[in-house]
Amino acid sequence: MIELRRERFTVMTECGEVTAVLKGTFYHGAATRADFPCVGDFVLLYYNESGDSLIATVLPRRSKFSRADHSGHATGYTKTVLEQVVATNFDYVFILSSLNGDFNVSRIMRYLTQARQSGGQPVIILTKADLAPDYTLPLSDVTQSIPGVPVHAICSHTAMGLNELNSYFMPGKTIVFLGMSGVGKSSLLNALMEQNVMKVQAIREVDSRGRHTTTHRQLFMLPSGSMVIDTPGMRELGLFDADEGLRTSFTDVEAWFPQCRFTDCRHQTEPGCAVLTAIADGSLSRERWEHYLAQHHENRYVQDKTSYLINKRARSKMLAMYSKNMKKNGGKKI
Ligand SMILES: Nc1nc2c(ncn2[C@@H]2O[C@H](COP(=O)(O)OP(=O)(O)OP(=O)(O)O)[C@@H](O)[C@H]2O)c(=O)[nH]1
Ligand SMILES: [Zn+2]
Repeated sequence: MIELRRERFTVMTECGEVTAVLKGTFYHGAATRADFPCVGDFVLLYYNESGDSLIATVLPRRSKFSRADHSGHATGYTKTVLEQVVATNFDYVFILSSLNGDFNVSRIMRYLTQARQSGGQPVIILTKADLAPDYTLPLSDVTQSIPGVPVHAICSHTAMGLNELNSYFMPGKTIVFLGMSGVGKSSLLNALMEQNVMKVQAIREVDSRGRHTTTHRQLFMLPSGSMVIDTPGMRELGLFDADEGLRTSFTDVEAWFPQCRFTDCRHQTEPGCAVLTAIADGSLSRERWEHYLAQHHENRYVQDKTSYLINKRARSKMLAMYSKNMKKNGGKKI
């Protein structure tokens, strides 16, 4: 699945790109929105030479990112929030972080948690190396704080460090980019595409289809045979931006926390809780505290929804079942 626009899907097949629609059972069955195909999904489809193909099944996912869809709901009302899957079946999660003045290791760590929960393999990319007086300092800072995760410093403008990334962009591998707005996701993608633009054009001339326009694509096929998923949903995944927003706008509330007797105080019934004392003596308004709790709850909920631990055994069992059925039916029946 390489693109999704409302109810129409674009699928890359052996016969090239085809447009497809969903089989009725998706709408009438017990399928939830999370079961609907998403960019990155592998699907079984009934190929139609002369019109829309029909998507019959979405194959089990080996990794995914989701976001909570609050559309139509008042904030704070979380019971019916829908899970919206924004990207699936990626191998690597590139956590992009800029080496400019905004550099922050704890933010990288929080993205790392998110990446690990997705089922993808995290790789830390420090962007805009040209803006750091000495990028080796933050680089070793990250390497020491986060052992066991590869870290690369790059500059998309000069292509510095891009060669180091070749081992990820192998045929069949899919990469997603995670990072705050402005960190350089588009610039990296452009740099990766530009390196090979000539090749893309040459291929297209052979089958005389003209130039491949990639401007509105959601899954980019790089000539190396690897893929980059860049959906609008991926960009909205800045959940930790929300987390940081919470921190900055409630500094007056959080200022009380270090004064609690216990460092793990939950500010509910604990003795020596500075928050409860502050509310009792009026230094902190109850309303303000409840506002903080409401927002905090919301954020926690969103993070839980994003959690997705992949049960690899269940997946390979299902795949084995599929291929067994395929063989039994002469490779035809779905
Ligand atoms: N100096 C320097 N600037 C860079 C580099 N990469 C990106 N930038 C600049 O950073 C700004 C943001 O880059 P984008 O690639 O648009 O960032 P993005 O992560 O795609 O941003 P969103 O689309 O908002 O998510 C642009 O002005 C880029 O020119 C780099 O390696 N060095
Ligand atoms: Zn407390």
